[in-house]
Amino acid sequence: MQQSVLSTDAPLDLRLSPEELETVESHVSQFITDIVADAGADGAVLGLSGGIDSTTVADMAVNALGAENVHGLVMPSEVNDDANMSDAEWVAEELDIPYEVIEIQPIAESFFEAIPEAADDQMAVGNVYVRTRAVLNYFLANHENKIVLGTGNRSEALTGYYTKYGDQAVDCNPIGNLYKQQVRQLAASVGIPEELVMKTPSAGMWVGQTDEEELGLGYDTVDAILALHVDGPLSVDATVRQLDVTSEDITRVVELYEKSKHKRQMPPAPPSLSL
Ligand SMILES: Nc1ncnc2c1ncn2[C@@H]1O[C@H](COP(=O)(O)OP(=O)(O)OC[C@H]2O[C@@H]([n+]3cccc(C(=O)O)c3)[C@H](O)[C@@H]2O)[C@@H](O)[C@H]1O
Ligand SMILES: Nc1ncnc2c1ncn2[C@@H]1O[C@H](COP(=O)(O)OP(=O)(O)OP(=O)(O)O)[C@@H](O)[C@H]1O
Ligand SMILES: [Mg+2]
Repeated sequence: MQQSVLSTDAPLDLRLSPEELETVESHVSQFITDIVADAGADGAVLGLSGGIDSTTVADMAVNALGAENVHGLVMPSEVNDDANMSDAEWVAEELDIPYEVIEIQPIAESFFEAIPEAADDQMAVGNVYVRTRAVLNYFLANHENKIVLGTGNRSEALTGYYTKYGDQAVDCNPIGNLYKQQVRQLAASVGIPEELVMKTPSAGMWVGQTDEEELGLGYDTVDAILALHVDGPLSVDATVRQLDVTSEDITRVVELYEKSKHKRQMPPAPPSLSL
């Protein structure tokens, strides 16, 4: 492989070569162009969090559609880190896209007042913030005849690390085939600043939340186990031999994958009866 963007000490080197990255970049941009054209839409809406997934998708969308056709929403709640929200605004300014900042705390509070006994359940409350953003994305998309761009990557999809009908209530996932470390690599290759590329991933659902703490493993390790064992054909023992991981690490990832199957399917109904 030729020299790649971003060095790695990941247990498995999933880096793409510069030529492959160029191919991925045009493939993702073309995907966005096509999906908007097929929908007969006038552009796209996406939430901007200051994180690397939304920053990368925003960059690809501007390539695909032109800055004036990408509408960003920065939607802080009281638990969001101010620095992330300023990064989100910086991204919109830098890409020169139209954007609004919408404080979602008052909207979320009306949900908490409606079911007060759930209002101190950290996960349920965090999911309300995430789903509130989805409603706003669609409110704007309906009004402007735009589609909603998702920012989900393959690592999140396979571990179920997202809110059902929340951040995955979207019309498409342009970076959905890329593992997290490949998203970072793509981001670096298109010139997104290193502070954003290497920022600690967070869902921003409660103060201090980080993806890797909640997942129980770093993304490089999750990615490697997914690539070899969940997506790939290696057995548990063979995966342990290939990577610097334990069989418990693999069990954790497989458990996340199995438990989240329902998030990757249409809501099931009983089999049809032939009456
Ligand atoms: N077997 C099954 N068949 C059908 N439905 C099933 C089900 N098991 C649960 N459910 C349903 O799913 C619900 C639980 O799923 P859900 O509501 O998504 O909630 P849940 O998976 O419990 O929590 C969301 C997870 O995603 C993470 N997240 C969320 C948003 C963004 C990001 C990020 O990286 O930015 C990460 C968050 O930190 C948390 O770990 C249950 O309340 C139930 O309604
Ligand atoms: N405060 C926010 N304002 C607007 N959109 C948000 C906000 N928080 C999350 N989102 C949306 O939800 C998506 C999912 O969040 P997620 O944390 O997985 O991605 P990210 O923040 O872009 O990157 P990272 O995973 O590295 O933090 C974001 O990409 C963004 O589109
Ligand atoms: Mg984030």
